[in-house]
Amino acid sequence: MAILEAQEIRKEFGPLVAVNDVSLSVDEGDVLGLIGPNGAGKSTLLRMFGTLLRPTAGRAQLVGRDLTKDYLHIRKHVGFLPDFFNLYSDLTLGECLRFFAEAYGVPRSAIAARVEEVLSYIELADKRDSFIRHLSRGMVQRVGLGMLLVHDPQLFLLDEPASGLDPKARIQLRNILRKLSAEGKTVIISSHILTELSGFCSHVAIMNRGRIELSGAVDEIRRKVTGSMQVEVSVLGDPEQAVAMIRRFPLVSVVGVDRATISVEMVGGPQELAGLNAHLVHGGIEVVRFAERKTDLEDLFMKISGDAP
Ligand SMILES: Nc1ncnc2c1ncn2[C@@H]1O[C@H](COP(=O)(O)OP(=O)(O)OP(=O)(O)O)[C@@H](O)[C@H]1O
Repeated sequence: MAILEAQEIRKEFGPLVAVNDVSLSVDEGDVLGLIGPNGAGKSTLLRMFGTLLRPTAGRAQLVGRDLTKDYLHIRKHVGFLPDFFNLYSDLTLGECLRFFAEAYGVPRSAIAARVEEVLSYIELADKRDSFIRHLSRGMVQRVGLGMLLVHDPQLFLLDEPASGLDPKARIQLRNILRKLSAEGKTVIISSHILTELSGFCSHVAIMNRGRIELSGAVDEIRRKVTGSMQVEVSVLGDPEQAVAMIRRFPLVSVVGVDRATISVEMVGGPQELAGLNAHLVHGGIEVVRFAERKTDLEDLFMKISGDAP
């Protein structure tokens, strides 16, 4: 079910069109990576969804409500983390999260437990009594996520949360984002660095000069761009016979064999995939694993930019 549905949403700043009639649909449980260079319009789009900017034109529904009419409801149920934010530096981390829990109307009796839960979720339980001003930038970004988590929003909007972080802090943040994704939370996360999003986005939207140029499920986009699927087949024993059989199957090429795992590239869709599997099994091959290889976002992006004029 769509949790966000935008139709031709647009934002002009004087003569500049920052977001140019963007239509986008995000289903519950999707993790959408919004990728694009600086100035593409990612922040402007997220700020509109976060109800901080009013669209010049177009319509959007978030969590089932109209973006401009029901913005108070949307603010309650959508967690927006802007690219820059300030926290009260002379509060402790525990006090800071309590403050946000109160502001979001978490029932008083539930606040203490909720704050503890969030502290351990963002892996900062040992910093509970540290002042915000003593936390590193990486920790502050995790506190940013924490202030959204205290009210358990239905949709997370994260604007370049990893920007300016050192490698270790990026990995720590990434672990938390992976947790969100694994728990089936709905997230839109922007970045101009692809590797930041690799591995946990189910969907991707590529934005450039105010427009979404390409969007969809990561694997679908790969198929669209390359016209093929990559499959890994593991068999019991010597793979030679299986390799020979795969080679005889139409529209398939074997791209590599590593011990008992055969990497295959094939043109087509799920139907052809099922056909190849049946072909092997009926041919007496003991198939241990047969899976479409998950697309690496970076390979995909290279392919897209490589094919660009
Ligand atoms: N309040 C504003 N007034 C005027 N122009 C603006 C305003 N906010 C953004 N812009 C312009 O809109 C365009 C899109 O900016 P936006 O910040 O949305 O891009 P972005 O993809 O988020 O880039 P970045 O990664 O640099 O944040 C840019 O040309 C920017 O200068």
